[in-house]
Amino acid sequence: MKGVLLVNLGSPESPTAKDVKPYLDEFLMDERVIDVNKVLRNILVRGIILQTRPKKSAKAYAKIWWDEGSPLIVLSERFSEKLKTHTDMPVALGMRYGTMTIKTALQELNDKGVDEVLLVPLYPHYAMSSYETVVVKTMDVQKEFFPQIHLTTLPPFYHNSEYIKALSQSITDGLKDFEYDHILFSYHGIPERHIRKSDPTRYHCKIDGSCCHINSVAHHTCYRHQVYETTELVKAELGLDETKVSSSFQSRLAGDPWLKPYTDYEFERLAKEGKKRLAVITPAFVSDCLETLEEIAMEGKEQFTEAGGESYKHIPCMNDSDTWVQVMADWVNAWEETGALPSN
Ligand SMILES: C=CC1=C(C)c2cc3[nH]c(cc4nc(cc5[nH]c(cc1n2)c(C)c5CCC(=O)O)C(CCC(=O)O)=C4C)c(C)c3C=C
Ligand SMILES: [Fe+2]
Repeated sequence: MKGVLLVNLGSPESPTAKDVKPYLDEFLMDERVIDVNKVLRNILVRGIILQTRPKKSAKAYAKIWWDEGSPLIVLSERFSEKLKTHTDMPVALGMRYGTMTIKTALQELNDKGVDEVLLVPLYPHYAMSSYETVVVKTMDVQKEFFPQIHLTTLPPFYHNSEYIKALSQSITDGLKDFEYDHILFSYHGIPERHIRKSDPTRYHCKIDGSCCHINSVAHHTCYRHQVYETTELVKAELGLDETKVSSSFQSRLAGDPWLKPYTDYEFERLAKEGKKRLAVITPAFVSDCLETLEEIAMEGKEQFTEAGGESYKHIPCMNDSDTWVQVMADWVNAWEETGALPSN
């Protein structure tokens, strides 16, 4: 029997430093997130970052936490529950980090007699620190504990036309009551080094956009290419004015250079250029989370208005919108019926 495994990133158990610490430990000790050798990673993560970050992150989580729990978890659960009403197949939800494990979710499918699983990493774009780590972890768990299960993985859907339509619809809905001078597409950042590491040709990606229009196999695993493609496709779908749209990268950690332009610098630049009314969309995330609700909706608003901006709107992620659930249902049901996976 076929079944669906949805996997998102995961959250701490509660917005306290005590619970944030083990979550961050698991997250940042992932070799695809902090990609240095194990000894150095141990020193960096356990010796330096985890000494102060849990307290700071817990404060941020406390600002956005809901009565039902972490927004990312609650919204992913709502999406999963809705998807179940659109398909005959069993659907399970797991998280890459934290207590809602991929193993438990696979066990749930296994107990229902599922032996063919469609893995759906809940990320539109490929990055070794998001999509790839989910795929590798799920394959490891499957090989070790569920060798009888056959896994198929949904490819990144950053340029799929149904996804682009659903994302565009969410922007149109979000802008119903908001006049804007500019729309900023703010994507989660990654270190530039990760772009080079994920380039199978080892020479294609220049990280300056000069390579994105030259066809290459590197684009299959290039986060930068894929996010800019999403922006371009949404721009075309909605007929947005070229001069009123731009992309940027948020949530960087200190250290190596991360993808630019940085979102916080863009807030300042746009305000100083006289863009008084700013809408921000965060398409690297399908569910709202700490990075959208705190960093963008709260901090971003403060940064933009302090720099001279007048009105600001964070457009929510697609979350469990009927349109988005229907798109996912069409993909998983097509896979169930014919084995086909979504294309462009
Ligand atoms: C697009 C998806 C994501 C990529 C790519 C990604 C890369 C990445 N993230 C960190 C460090 C942190 N990210 C944190 C939170 C966080 N990150 C994503 C998604 C991607 N990260 C999400 C959805 C969230 C929110 C989770 C939630 O519970 O709501 C955090 C934790 C919070 C904090 O302390 O700031 C860290 C740390 C790195 C280093 C990285 C790539 C190398
Ligand atoms: Fe992150």
